Amino acid sequence: MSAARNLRLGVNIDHVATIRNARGGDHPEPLRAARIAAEAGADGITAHLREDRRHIGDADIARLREQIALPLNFEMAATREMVSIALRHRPHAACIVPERREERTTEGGLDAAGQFNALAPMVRELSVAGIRVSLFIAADREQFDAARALGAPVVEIHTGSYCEAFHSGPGAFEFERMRIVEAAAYGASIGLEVHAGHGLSYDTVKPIAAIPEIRELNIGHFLIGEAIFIGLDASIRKMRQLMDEARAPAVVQPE
Ligand SMILES: CC(=O)[C@@H](O)[C@H](O)COP(=O)(O)O
Ligand SMILES: NCC(=O)COP(=O)(O)O
Repeated sequence: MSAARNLRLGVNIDHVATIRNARGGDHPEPLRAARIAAEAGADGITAHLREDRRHIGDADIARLREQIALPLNFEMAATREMVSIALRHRPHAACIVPERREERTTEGGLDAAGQFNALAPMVRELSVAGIRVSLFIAADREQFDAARALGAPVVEIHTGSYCEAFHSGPGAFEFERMRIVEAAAYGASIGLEVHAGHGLSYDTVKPIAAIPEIRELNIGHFLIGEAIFIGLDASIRKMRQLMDEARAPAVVQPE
Protein backbone atom coordinates (compact mmCIF):
# COMPACT_ATOMS: atom_id res chain seq x y z
CA MET A 1 0.00 0.00 0.00
CA SER A 2 1.05 3.61 -0.57
CA ALA A 3 4.02 4.55 1.59
CA ALA A 4 3.10 8.21 1.40
CA ARG A 5 0.00 7.95 3.57
CA ASN A 6 0.32 7.48 7.25
CA LEU A 7 -3.18 6.06 7.52
CA ARG A 8 -4.05 3.78 4.64
CA LEU A 9 -7.54 2.70 3.59
CA GLY A 10 -8.09 -0.87 2.47
CA VAL A 11 -11.48 -1.28 0.83
CA ASN A 12 -13.06 -4.67 1.48
CA ILE A 13 -15.13 -5.75 -1.53
CA ASP A 14 -16.60 -8.98 -0.09
CA HIS A 15 -20.15 -7.76 -0.06
CA VAL A 16 -20.16 -6.84 -3.73
CA ALA A 17 -19.78 -10.60 -4.17
CA THR A 18 -22.54 -11.21 -1.60
CA ILE A 19 -24.97 -9.34 -3.86
CA ARG A 20 -23.67 -11.05 -7.00
CA ASN A 21 -24.03 -14.47 -5.39
CA ALA A 22 -27.62 -13.79 -4.34
CA ARG A 23 -28.56 -14.37 -8.01
CA GLY A 24 -25.54 -16.18 -9.45
CA GLY A 25 -24.06 -14.76 -12.65
CA ASP A 26 -21.42 -12.08 -12.63
CA HIS A 27 -23.15 -8.83 -11.65
CA PRO A 28 -22.08 -6.84 -9.68
CA GLU A 29 -18.44 -7.70 -10.25
CA PRO A 30 -15.97 -7.34 -7.36
CA LEU A 31 -13.26 -6.54 -9.89
CA ARG A 32 -15.17 -3.48 -11.09
CA ALA A 33 -15.62 -2.40 -7.47
CA ALA A 34 -11.87 -2.73 -6.94
CA ARG A 35 -11.23 -0.49 -9.96
CA ILE A 36 -13.62 2.15 -8.61
CA ALA A 37 -12.01 1.88 -5.17
CA ALA A 38 -8.60 2.51 -6.74
CA GLU A 39 -9.94 5.62 -8.51
CA ALA A 40 -11.59 6.82 -5.29
CA GLY A 41 -8.31 6.76 -3.38
CA ALA A 42 -8.15 3.33 -1.75
CA ASP A 43 -4.62 2.28 -0.83
CA GLY A 44 -5.42 -1.40 -1.06
CA ILE A 45 -8.11 -3.99 -1.66
CA THR A 46 -9.18 -6.50 0.96
CA ALA A 47 -11.00 -9.72 0.10
CA HIS A 48 -11.93 -12.57 2.42
CA LEU A 49 -12.01 -15.97 0.75
CA ARG A 50 -14.21 -17.77 3.26
CA GLU A 51 -14.00 -21.55 3.44
CA ASP A 52 -17.68 -21.75 2.47
CA ARG A 53 -17.16 -19.25 -0.42
CA ARG A 54 -20.29 -17.38 0.62
CA HIS A 55 -19.08 -14.22 -1.09
CA ILE A 56 -15.62 -13.93 -2.68
CA GLY A 57 -14.69 -16.96 -4.81
CA ASP A 58 -11.39 -18.39 -5.99
CA ALA A 59 -11.79 -16.81 -9.43
CA ASP A 60 -12.23 -13.37 -7.81
CA ILE A 61 -8.87 -13.71 -6.09
CA ALA A 62 -7.20 -14.74 -9.35
CA ARG A 63 -8.74 -11.77 -11.22
CA LEU A 64 -7.83 -9.30 -8.48
CA ARG A 65 -4.22 -10.45 -8.58
CA GLU A 66 -4.06 -10.34 -12.36
CA GLN A 67 -5.88 -7.09 -13.02
CA ILE A 68 -5.61 -4.78 -9.99
CA ALA A 69 -2.36 -2.97 -9.31
CA LEU A 70 -3.24 -2.07 -5.71
CA PRO A 71 -1.88 -4.30 -2.97
CA LEU A 72 -4.23 -7.17 -2.09
CA ASN A 73 -4.88 -8.02 1.54
CA PHE A 74 -6.05 -11.63 1.38
CA GLU A 75 -8.16 -12.57 4.41
CA MET A 76 -8.04 -16.27 5.15
CA ALA A 77 -8.74 -18.90 7.77
CA ALA A 78 -5.81 -20.77 9.28
CA THR A 79 -6.15 -23.87 7.10
CA ARG A 80 -3.82 -25.75 4.76
CA GLU A 81 -6.16 -25.06 1.84
CA MET A 82 -5.98 -21.30 2.40
CA VAL A 83 -2.22 -21.31 2.87
CA SER A 84 -1.88 -23.11 -0.51
CA ILE A 85 -4.14 -20.55 -2.20
CA ALA A 86 -2.15 -17.69 -0.69
CA LEU A 87 1.12 -19.25 -1.84
CA ARG A 88 -0.31 -19.66 -5.36
CA HIS A 89 -1.45 -16.04 -5.67
CA ARG A 90 1.19 -14.31 -3.54
CA PRO A 91 -0.89 -11.37 -2.33
CA HIS A 92 0.84 -8.40 -0.73
CA ALA A 93 -0.59 -9.42 2.66
CA ALA A 94 -2.42 -12.35 4.20
CA CYS A 95 -4.58 -11.60 7.21
CA ILE A 96 -5.41 -14.72 9.22
CA VAL A 97 -8.91 -14.52 10.68
CA PRO A 98 -10.94 -16.95 12.79
CA GLU A 99 -13.84 -18.56 10.94
CA ARG A 100 -16.87 -20.48 12.02
CA ARG A 101 -19.19 -21.69 9.26
CA GLU A 102 -22.35 -20.92 11.19
CA GLU A 103 -21.38 -17.35 12.07
CA ARG A 104 -22.97 -14.44 10.23
CA THR A 105 -19.72 -12.50 10.24
CA THR A 106 -16.30 -12.66 11.91
CA GLU A 107 -17.43 -12.56 15.52
CA GLY A 108 -14.19 -12.29 17.41
CA GLY A 109 -10.43 -12.16 17.12
CA LEU A 110 -8.10 -15.01 16.32
CA ASP A 111 -6.84 -16.87 19.41
CA ALA A 112 -3.20 -16.47 18.43
CA ALA A 113 -2.05 -17.45 21.94
CA GLY A 114 -4.21 -20.60 22.16
CA GLN A 115 -3.45 -21.73 18.60
CA PHE A 116 0.22 -20.81 18.70
CA ASN A 117 1.58 -24.20 17.59
CA ALA A 118 -0.85 -24.54 14.69
CA LEU A 119 -0.25 -20.99 13.49
CA ALA A 120 3.55 -20.95 13.73
CA PRO A 121 4.28 -23.04 10.57
CA MET A 122 1.66 -21.12 8.56
CA VAL A 123 3.04 -17.72 9.53
CA ARG A 124 6.52 -18.96 8.67
CA GLU A 125 5.53 -20.40 5.29
CA LEU A 126 3.65 -17.28 4.22
CA SER A 127 6.46 -15.02 5.41
CA VAL A 128 9.14 -17.01 3.59
CA ALA A 129 7.06 -16.56 0.41
CA GLY A 130 7.30 -12.80 0.88
CA ILE A 131 3.68 -12.35 2.03
CA ARG A 132 3.17 -9.86 4.83
CA VAL A 133 1.31 -11.75 7.55
CA SER A 134 -1.29 -10.04 9.65
CA LEU A 135 -3.33 -11.55 12.50
CA PHE A 136 -6.90 -10.36 13.06
CA ILE A 137 -7.07 -10.20 16.88
CA ALA A 138 -8.90 -8.60 19.76
CA ALA A 139 -7.49 -5.58 21.59
CA ASP A 140 -5.79 -7.84 24.10
CA ARG A 141 -2.13 -7.80 25.19
CA GLU A 142 -1.86 -11.58 25.40
CA GLN A 143 -2.83 -11.82 21.73
CA PHE A 144 -0.40 -9.06 20.75
CA ASP A 145 2.41 -10.86 22.57
CA ALA A 146 1.53 -14.08 20.76
CA ALA A 147 1.51 -12.29 17.38
CA ARG A 148 4.96 -10.95 18.06
CA ALA A 149 6.28 -14.32 19.21
CA LEU A 150 4.83 -15.88 16.05
CA GLY A 151 6.80 -13.40 13.95
CA ALA A 152 3.76 -11.74 12.36
CA PRO A 153 4.77 -8.16 11.50
CA VAL A 154 1.18 -6.87 11.52
CA VAL A 155 -1.93 -7.18 13.67
CA GLU A 156 -5.40 -5.96 12.79
CA ILE A 157 -7.55 -5.06 15.78
CA HIS A 158 -11.14 -6.32 15.51
CA THR A 159 -13.29 -3.21 15.95
CA GLY A 160 -16.63 -5.09 16.03
CA SER A 161 -17.31 -4.65 19.77
CA TYR A 162 -16.34 -0.98 19.55
CA CYS A 163 -18.78 -0.40 16.66
CA GLU A 164 -21.58 -2.24 18.46
CA ALA A 165 -20.95 -0.15 21.58
CA PHE A 166 -21.73 2.99 19.56
CA HIS A 167 -25.39 2.00 19.93
CA SER A 168 -25.10 1.23 23.67
CA GLY A 169 -24.34 4.74 24.88
CA PRO A 170 -21.31 6.97 25.43
CA GLY A 171 -19.93 5.06 28.44
CA ALA A 172 -19.71 1.72 26.65
CA PHE A 173 -18.40 3.38 23.48
CA GLU A 174 -15.64 5.19 25.37
CA PHE A 175 -14.70 1.99 27.20
CA GLU A 176 -14.27 0.11 23.91
CA ARG A 177 -12.43 3.03 22.31
CA MET A 178 -9.94 3.14 25.19
CA ARG A 179 -9.29 -0.60 24.88
CA ILE A 180 -8.27 0.00 21.27
CA VAL A 181 -6.20 3.10 22.11
CA GLU A 182 -4.25 1.14 24.73
CA ALA A 183 -3.85 -1.95 22.57
CA ALA A 184 -2.61 0.07 19.59
CA ALA A 185 -0.01 1.82 21.75
CA TYR A 186 1.09 -1.50 23.20
CA GLY A 187 1.30 -3.12 19.76
CA ALA A 188 3.47 -0.34 18.39
CA SER A 189 5.67 -0.43 21.51
CA ILE A 190 6.53 -4.10 20.86
CA GLY A 191 7.26 -3.43 17.18
CA LEU A 192 4.02 -4.52 15.53
CA GLU A 193 2.37 -2.57 12.72
CA VAL A 194 -1.19 -1.99 13.87
CA HIS A 195 -4.26 -2.03 11.62
CA ALA A 196 -7.95 -2.01 12.56
CA GLY A 197 -11.27 -2.92 11.02
CA HIS A 198 -14.68 -4.54 11.13
CA GLY A 199 -18.00 -2.76 11.18
CA LEU A 200 -16.55 0.74 10.83
CA SER A 201 -18.93 3.40 9.51
CA TYR A 202 -19.05 7.18 9.11
CA ASP A 203 -20.24 7.36 12.74
CA THR A 204 -17.43 5.28 14.20
CA VAL A 205 -14.37 5.81 11.99
CA LYS A 206 -12.98 9.08 13.31
CA PRO A 207 -12.00 8.06 16.87
CA ILE A 208 -10.16 5.05 15.43
CA ALA A 209 -8.52 7.02 12.61
CA ALA A 210 -7.28 9.49 15.25
CA ILE A 211 -5.21 6.82 17.04
CA PRO A 212 -1.69 7.65 15.85
CA GLU A 213 -0.29 4.11 16.04
CA ILE A 214 -2.90 2.74 13.65
CA ARG A 215 -1.53 2.59 10.10
CA GLU A 216 -4.37 1.05 8.13
CA LEU A 217 -8.13 0.64 8.31
CA ASN A 218 -9.96 -2.08 6.40
CA ILE A 219 -13.57 -1.18 5.73
CA GLY A 220 -16.15 -2.96 3.61
CA HIS A 221 -19.71 -3.73 4.60
CA PHE A 222 -20.67 -0.15 5.40
CA LEU A 223 -19.07 1.25 2.23
CA ILE A 224 -20.86 -1.24 -0.02
CA GLY A 225 -24.16 -0.60 1.78
CA GLU A 226 -23.76 3.17 1.52
CA ALA A 227 -22.89 2.80 -2.17
CA ILE A 228 -26.51 1.77 -2.78
CA PHE A 229 -27.51 5.31 -1.86
CA ILE A 230 -24.64 7.52 -3.00
CA GLY A 231 -22.50 5.34 -5.27
CA LEU A 232 -19.29 3.46 -4.45
CA ASP A 233 -16.92 6.21 -5.50
CA ALA A 234 -18.68 8.77 -3.26
CA SER A 235 -18.99 6.40 -0.30
CA ILE A 236 -15.24 5.69 -0.37
CA ARG A 237 -14.25 9.32 -0.89
CA LYS A 238 -16.36 10.39 2.09
CA MET A 239 -14.76 7.73 4.31
CA ARG A 240 -11.31 8.85 3.17
CA GLN A 241 -12.19 12.43 3.99
CA LEU A 242 -13.33 11.53 7.51
CA MET A 243 -10.12 9.59 8.05
CA ASP A 244 -8.06 12.55 6.86
CA GLU A 245 -9.97 14.97 9.09
CA ALA A 246 -9.39 12.74 12.11
CA ARG A 247 -5.71 12.39 11.31
CA ALA A 248 -4.99 16.04 10.47
CA PRO A 249 -2.60 17.66 12.93
CA ALA A 250 -4.33 20.17 15.21
CA VAL A 251 -3.91 23.72 13.91
CA VAL A 252 -2.35 25.94 16.56
CA GLN A 253 -3.84 29.42 16.32
CA PRO A 254 -1.37 32.31 16.83
CA GLU A 255 -2.24 34.42 19.89
C1 LIG B 1 -12.44 -10.38 8.76
C2 LIG B 1 -13.43 -9.35 8.49
O1 LIG B 1 -13.77 -8.59 9.35
C3 LIG B 1 -13.99 -9.20 7.12
O2 LIG B 1 -13.72 -10.30 6.36
C4 LIG B 1 -15.41 -8.80 7.10
O3 LIG B 1 -16.04 -9.28 8.23
C5 LIG B 1 -16.20 -9.19 5.88
O4 LIG B 1 -16.50 -10.54 5.81
P1 LIG B 1 -17.74 -11.25 6.54
O5 LIG B 1 -18.93 -10.36 6.47
O6 LIG B 1 -17.88 -12.52 5.77
O7 LIG B 1 -17.35 -11.51 7.96
N1 LIG C 1 -10.91 -6.87 8.35
C1 LIG C 1 -12.05 -6.04 8.37
C2 LIG C 1 -12.54 -5.81 7.01
O1 LIG C 1 -11.91 -6.17 6.04
C3 LIG C 1 -13.80 -5.07 6.77
O2 LIG C 1 -14.82 -5.43 7.65
P1 LIG C 1 -16.28 -4.81 7.41
O3 LIG C 1 -16.13 -3.31 7.25
O4 LIG C 1 -16.79 -5.44 6.14
O5 LIG C 1 -17.05 -5.19 8.63
